[in-house]
Amino acid sequence: MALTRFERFVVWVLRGAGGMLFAVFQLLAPRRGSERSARRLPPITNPLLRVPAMQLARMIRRREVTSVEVVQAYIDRIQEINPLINAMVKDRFPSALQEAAQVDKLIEEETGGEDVLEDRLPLLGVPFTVKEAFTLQGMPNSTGLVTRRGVISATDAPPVALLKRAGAIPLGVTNCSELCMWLESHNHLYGITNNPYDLERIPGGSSGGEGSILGGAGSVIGVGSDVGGSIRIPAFFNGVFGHKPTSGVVSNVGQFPPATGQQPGFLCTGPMCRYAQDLVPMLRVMGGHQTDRLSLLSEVDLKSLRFFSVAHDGGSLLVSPVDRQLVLAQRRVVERLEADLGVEVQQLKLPQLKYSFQIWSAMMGAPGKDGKQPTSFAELMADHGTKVWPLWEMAKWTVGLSKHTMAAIGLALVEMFQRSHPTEFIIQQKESLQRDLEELLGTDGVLLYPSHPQLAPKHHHPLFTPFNFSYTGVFNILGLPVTQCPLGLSTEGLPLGLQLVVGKQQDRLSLATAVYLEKAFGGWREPGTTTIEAT
Ligand SMILES: CCCCCCCC/C=C\CCCCCCCC(N)=O
Repeated sequence: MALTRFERFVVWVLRGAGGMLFAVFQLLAPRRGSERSARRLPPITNPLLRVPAMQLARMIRRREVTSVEVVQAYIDRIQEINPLINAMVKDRFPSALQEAAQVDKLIEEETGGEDVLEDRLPLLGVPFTVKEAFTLQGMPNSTGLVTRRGVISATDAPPVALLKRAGAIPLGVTNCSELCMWLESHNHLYGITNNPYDLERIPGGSSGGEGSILGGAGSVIGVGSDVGGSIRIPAFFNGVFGHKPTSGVVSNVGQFPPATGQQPGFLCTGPMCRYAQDLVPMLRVMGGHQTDRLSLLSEVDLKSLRFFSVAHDGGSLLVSPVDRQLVLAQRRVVERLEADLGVEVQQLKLPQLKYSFQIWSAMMGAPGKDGKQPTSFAELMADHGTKVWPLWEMAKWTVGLSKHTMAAIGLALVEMFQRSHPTEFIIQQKESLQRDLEELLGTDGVLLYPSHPQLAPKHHHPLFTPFNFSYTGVFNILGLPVTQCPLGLSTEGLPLGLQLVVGKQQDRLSLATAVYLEKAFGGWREPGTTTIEAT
């Protein structure tokens, strides 16, 4: 979509201002160690780390490997890579090993056979990781807020409890952005998390610790949450799979901060993993009976689906243009689908997507059905203590005295100028987009859409491109399920990927497409050692 001369001028001014701000930020921001850029993740030496979770569970049940061996393999890998990526912020390794030994004993004593175990405990003996924003008994639950230092969970969030009940063993909790509201997983409690494909780059957020530990092969399955892209952005930047389910299928209880206003309808808890085949079993476990309405076990015939491809958001002035390598990756998917499945992928433009950020922001700030406004970001930052004054916090930040990140302070500042009710125009755009997409996708449509306009950016860069997350955020507001799918690596060795968007309750379609694309494009690649796809 061509921009008018005025729009081009605005883009030019915004980019210039962003560049200048970035230069000032670089001058003021605390220096980081330079050794990080020279270091890479060590190669994977234990083949157990390359086995999907469900296959590990089968091997454990059949006594081809013990749970202790699997858990120990992951502990060794985390100990090797975590000093480089800072993804796991608190571990429970001794307890995990004890639980693994109990699993091995249980299997030894089980007389009912493998099927009984598979039915009752489908993930028996398999390790997993959890975003720190969720409660996991005995682990911290600060969501990166300094004032929540020392908050230890007494119980498990329901999806975590369900994974444990299915026999999975938690290894620990992983980093996230302050209050789960930024693309960079950074806070003043645990520091900054790095991308395993390039330690100078971000792993995304807010479930960035999960993305990073999975991408680095320090975990095989994990728990994330997403109100604007927090499962999909880290899954994309770290080359793994992530699924934002149909709203309400997986419980959001037991995470901090709780969603308020209309946000409970936009927030989704979901699985993140390295192998596409683990998505459905994880979702079934995490959603329990709620997943019955998704018919996740019904066969999907990809040849009978209708595929659509939208290349970009139509040219929002606030958002970066889509990287050429991502455009090419999406094109390769279209070609492959057409060649392999004999389908015709329809190229589309959805003009309302240009307002994705405005739609997300207006709806996130809208009052709930009870008329109550959502809790403000500044209130969440204050955490029932002294009121947070964003300008004062910013002044403190420049001299290193703020407990908050620049991103959180910036969000509190922007919030001061936000309207409390969406404008009529934005409501119209949202409703017309919702109508168009629901009609288009029906019960057999899959939409291909970029996950983000850029490849994993360098640390702190999102401060100057804060609206880019709207490529994911808009689907939270529409309540549509989306699977994030990796598509090989860029010329710089960074993950490429794509969002697969489907109609409400049609999760099985995007999940089945992800399994197919994993076969076609190779899925997750080991950081540092894989062949590069893009040209
Ligand atoms: C210092 C610059 C701050 C400028 C703020 C501009 C406004 C941008 C608004 C929101 C950014 C939110 C990013 C959300 C990322 C994912 C959230 C999630 N939990 O799913």
